[in-house]
Amino acid sequence: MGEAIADERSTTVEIKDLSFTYPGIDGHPPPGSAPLIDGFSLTLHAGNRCLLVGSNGAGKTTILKILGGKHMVGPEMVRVLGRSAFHDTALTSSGDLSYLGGEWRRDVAFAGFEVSIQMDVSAEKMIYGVTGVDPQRRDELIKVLDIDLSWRMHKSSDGQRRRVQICMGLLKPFKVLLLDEITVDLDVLARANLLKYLSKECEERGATIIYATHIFDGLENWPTHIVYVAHGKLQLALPLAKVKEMSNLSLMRTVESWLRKERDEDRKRRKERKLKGLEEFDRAVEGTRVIGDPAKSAVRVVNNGWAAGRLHSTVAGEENFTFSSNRVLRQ
Ligand SMILES: Nc1ncnc2c1ncn2[C@@H]1O[C@H](COP(=O)(O)OP(=O)(O)OP(=O)(O)O)[C@@H](O)[C@H]1O
Repeated sequence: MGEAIADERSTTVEIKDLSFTYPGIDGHPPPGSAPLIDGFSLTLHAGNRCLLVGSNGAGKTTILKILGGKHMVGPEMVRVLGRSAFHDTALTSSGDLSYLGGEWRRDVAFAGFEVSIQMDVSAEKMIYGVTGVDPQRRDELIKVLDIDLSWRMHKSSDGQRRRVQICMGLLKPFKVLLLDEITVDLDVLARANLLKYLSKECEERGATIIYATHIFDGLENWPTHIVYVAHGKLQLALPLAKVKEMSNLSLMRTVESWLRKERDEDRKRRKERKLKGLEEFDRAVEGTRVIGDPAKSAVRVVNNGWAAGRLHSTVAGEENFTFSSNRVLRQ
């Protein structure tokens, strides 16, 4: 089911009937696998602040990574600022599209370089190392995130390191910003200031932000739109005002009620399958749902799942245990 979030302003993000499957060891989706992201359509416009919600493993990170150009999909399926994020690397290197997600927990990736966030270097060196930046914007971000430029990265707290990372990720005036739960370590004040700054970026510059999170603190009136994903499928894409009309509960309680309903339905479905003598859970191969018996199935879904740079699949060893990003402790 497709959803267009109506807005007269220019389209910045367009997802059309997106299907995606992570590749197996051989680079192809495992036989019999069903797409992890399926029939997903969404349109966002300049100025939209979109909260991406869903239970663990719903596919939020995968969607953000696809939008961030980290997985290859057909260029017609995903357009960011009218361009294909995977094929048009200038989108990210120019700073027009900024993705702050998983890798940012260990490194700061900037214009092709990956800098460890824990090395013996000052916050000042990290931040001023990013060239081509408007000094006024840099000063404002340092202030908003309350960064002490003398912090040494290897001796800083997690929250201090995170502030420096976020600052670096926001230095270029992005047009589209993808945030995958990056505020976990921030204290209440830093989080509030950051959210306020991000709202301003959307209102004053017409930036578009998609923010995947489970932490609703300070978010009650922050988003303009809510997008709810379950099992890789779009369930709802609504302006916040519509969500508020639908429910008297707080945003967190509303989302909680959606997830509870989803879980209850999943449990019911599993019970019914069990009663019919079927396997309770869909079989999973490397995180991809497999319908039926892979050994017997000759069916392969279309592979859109080439990872950028390296194959994100299971080969061997601990490194390759794949969980959704919040199921394990964040690194
Ligand atoms: N590299 C990968 N290879 C194969 N499967 C993967 C990979 N990364 C994630 N998955 C699977 O994709 C599904 C969706 O994961 P994803 O991280 O997108 O979920 P999420 O909604 O972000 O979850 P969370 O809220 O826990 O962060 C999960 O079932 C996961 O096991």
